Amino acid sequence: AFQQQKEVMLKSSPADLVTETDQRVEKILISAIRDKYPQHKFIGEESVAAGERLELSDSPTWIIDPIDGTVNFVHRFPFVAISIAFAVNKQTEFGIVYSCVEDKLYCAQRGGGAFLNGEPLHASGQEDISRCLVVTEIGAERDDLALSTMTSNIFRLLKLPVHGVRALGTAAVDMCQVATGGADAYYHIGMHCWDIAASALIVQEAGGVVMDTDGSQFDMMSRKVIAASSSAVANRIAQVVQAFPCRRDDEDPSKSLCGAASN
Ligand SMILES: O=P(O)(O)O[C@H]1[C@H](O)[C@@H](O)[C@@H](O)[C@@H](O)[C@@H]1O
Ligand SMILES: [Mg+2]
Ligand SMILES: [Mg+2]
Repeated sequence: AFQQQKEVMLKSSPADLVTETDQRVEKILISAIRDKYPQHKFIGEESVAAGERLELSDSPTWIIDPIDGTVNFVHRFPFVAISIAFAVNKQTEFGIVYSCVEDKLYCAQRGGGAFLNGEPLHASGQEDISRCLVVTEIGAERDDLALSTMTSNIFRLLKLPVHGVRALGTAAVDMCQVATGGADAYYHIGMHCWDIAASALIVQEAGGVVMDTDGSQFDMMSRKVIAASSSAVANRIAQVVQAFPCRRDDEDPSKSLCGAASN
């Protein structure tokens, strides 16, 4: 499907795309898992987009992004992933991120370490922000408040200075680079639980730190995250990065969206 012509549909903005493949991959995953575990619950990006209620209960729940990096997929930019997390009692027990074009399988089980194609992963442990390579995303928001906040965050980080800022176009693969040590930090405002539920556990199991952008405990529904090589780097980024107003994933969808629309 990556090489084929695609029919592209829009969701929350002109940059928030979905294709028939996103929907089909999610249906394949959910039906196969439901056949084996009929009592389990699901939070799927495209099921939610089609109107299903987003609720993380204590029940065993699969949190699925069938294609993370749909804009990349549409353009054949070779960073496209499937992200699957499994949570019980609201705690992620295992996470899988498969970067399809690269054929890289990142995975982690709580307390069992993190792996890339079977090889153990370790975060860099870097504690000096001025020696960090930082990954982030611009996301699908195109309102002035979100864009000015995102670009001023990048400006402030570059002025610290940090070694560099990168964005692969898939939050899940971005965050996995912190687990490999290839990046020292990732931060993002506006992503969804399905983008980062799996990769957050992969970073933690690789010895990294995951928290909210305000320095509080990580909450996969808050739509704000920092993943870093160390607490020192995570806290330094929390001092510099500002968030724009964002409706939580588990809030009533009738409430306003991210950015200026939330005024
Ligand atoms: O490709 P998606 O599953 O929609 O996730 C994207 C998201 O749409 C975009 O806004 C950015 O946040 C990317 O980092 C996500 O991976
Ligand atoms: Mg995604
Ligand atoms: Mg997706």
